[in-house]
Amino acid sequence: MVGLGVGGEHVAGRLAEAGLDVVGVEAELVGGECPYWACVPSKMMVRAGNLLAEARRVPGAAGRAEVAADFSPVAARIRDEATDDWDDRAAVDRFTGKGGRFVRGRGRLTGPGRVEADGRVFTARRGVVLATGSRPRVPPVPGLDGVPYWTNRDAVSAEEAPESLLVLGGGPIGAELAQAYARFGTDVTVVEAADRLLPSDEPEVAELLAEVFRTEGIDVRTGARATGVRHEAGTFHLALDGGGELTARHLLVATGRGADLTGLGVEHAGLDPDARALEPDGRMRVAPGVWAVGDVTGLGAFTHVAMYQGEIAARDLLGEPGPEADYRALPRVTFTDPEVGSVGLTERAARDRGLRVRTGLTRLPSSTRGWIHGPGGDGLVKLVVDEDRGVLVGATSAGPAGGEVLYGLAVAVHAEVPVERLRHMMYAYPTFHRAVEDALRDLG
Ligand SMILES: Cc1cc2nc3c(=O)[nH]c(=O)nc-3n(C[C@H](O)[C@H](O)[C@H](O)COP(=O)(O)OP(=O)(O)OC[C@H]3O[C@@H](n4cnc5c(N)ncnc54)[C@H](O)[C@@H]3O)c2cc1C
Ligand SMILES: NC(=O)c1ccc[n+]([C@@H]2O[C@H](COP(=O)([O-])OP(=O)(O)OC[C@H]3O[C@@H](n4cnc5c(N)ncnc54)[C@H](O)[C@@H]3O)[C@@H](O)[C@H]2O)c1
Repeated sequence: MVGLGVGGEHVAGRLAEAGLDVVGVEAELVGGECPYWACVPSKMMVRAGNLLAEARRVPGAAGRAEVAADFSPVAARIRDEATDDWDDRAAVDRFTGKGGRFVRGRGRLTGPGRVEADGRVFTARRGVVLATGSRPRVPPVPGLDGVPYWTNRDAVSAEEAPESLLVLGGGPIGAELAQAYARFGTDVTVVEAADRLLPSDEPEVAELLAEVFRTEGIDVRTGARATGVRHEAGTFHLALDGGGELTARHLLVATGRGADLTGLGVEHAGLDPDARALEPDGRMRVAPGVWAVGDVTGLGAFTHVAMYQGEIAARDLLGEPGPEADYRALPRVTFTDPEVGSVGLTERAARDRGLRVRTGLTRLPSSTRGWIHGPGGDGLVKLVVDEDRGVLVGATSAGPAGGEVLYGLAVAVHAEVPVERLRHMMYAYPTFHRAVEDALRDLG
């Protein structure tokens, strides 16, 4: 097992519990990016930011509230509760407690079934699993490599909210962290090269989010290209295409992540070390005797994908039956406020695949629950139907509980529930998910 992030930890633990002799090699912390520098700490920041935003909605709705934001309890919670001060002892013990052998070091393939780590060579009888994750992709903006910019790691381990922050990239990382910090009083500007925020999501969502961001005082620059960066006297200066310059005390680079195969020795398994990712088959095999799971596969950089793939690889290694990987109903949630949940194909992606598409859309404020909710109740439900098959192939639910509303829609896409059946079921009144019925009606 090379890499014990969420994906690798899952496979290694499962195999060790099943009685296999498992050697787990981890270069940094067992658990990987998600618990220490990504999902968990960022969601703690988001939760705290949401509390502030809700408190600020009290006037006019429920009385008076005086809100004085303080980032220190968030930093303390991340340090003490989430990451144990970035110490993985508990995770290492969990793995060795299952019978695994733990090696701290950087592993590399040196031959068929052979991995070198920490000056030792290990030979696998059953196979090698590669789960080495991803790294931030830093764009070639002149000057960027010489300045002390932040990545997600710095952004989630800061002790205080910065005075001002430039966020390069308006994808999930940029959007979540921009809003969380803005709610703590940071003066935030988001610089996104595409023509909208969250460009992989439906355009209606991007519009909604940009509007909310602007209302909250976040400066959103879309279609903006950085042409140069300098850092002088503690201030970043970001020059933009077409003139203009943005300044801030900190700069967060959130322009995507990608696998890094250099130094992993994949050529010893007949794989291309310059490839963007390791491409697995439906059982997560990438070469004879080699499996890959998680971000390194480039099939959706999410913790739930890494664990889903990890379970399939573990089953395959143990010779257990089960279905092959299926990404049709891959759910994605961006934890902004409104929270953006999506599953399957966007309208654009469905059309690009040549499907005969029909869409339905409804906005939450026009639903009973959205109207009752009042401030903070912005959101929408959008459905993407394959007309020929009469099933949902994609859906988006944005709103106060967008990620939770998504669940029913994900079941519909996964199980290919006929739209006709969805039209004739009951939706509890007055829930946010009842807006799905309005979106179905909008399909015509
Ligand atoms: C800011 C942020 C927020 C995120 N939020 C979410 C979220 O809310 N929900 C969600 O589903 N996903 C989220 N993600 C994505 C999620 O963190 C990743 O998809 C997930 O961590 C991938 O797991 P992995 O096991 O593939 O890789 P990783 O977690 O990156 O683990 C890979 C491990 O391999 C180790 N390694 C690498 N090379 C070697 C080597 N040669 N030898 C030994 N060890 C090696 C690394 O040290 C690392 O520990 C977020 C990501 C970021 C950056
Ligand atoms: N809630 C979640 O599940 C969650 C949260 C954060 C991250 N993640 C995962 O982590 C991965 C990485 O996140 P991300 O937001 O960095 O990646 P991303 O690729 O989704 O978004 C990066 C954004 O940066 C923009 N960009 C690229 N180069 C640029 C440049 N030079 N100037 C300005 N903008 C530029 C892109 O157009 C894009 O919108 C995601 O794919 C996601 O799977 C998931």
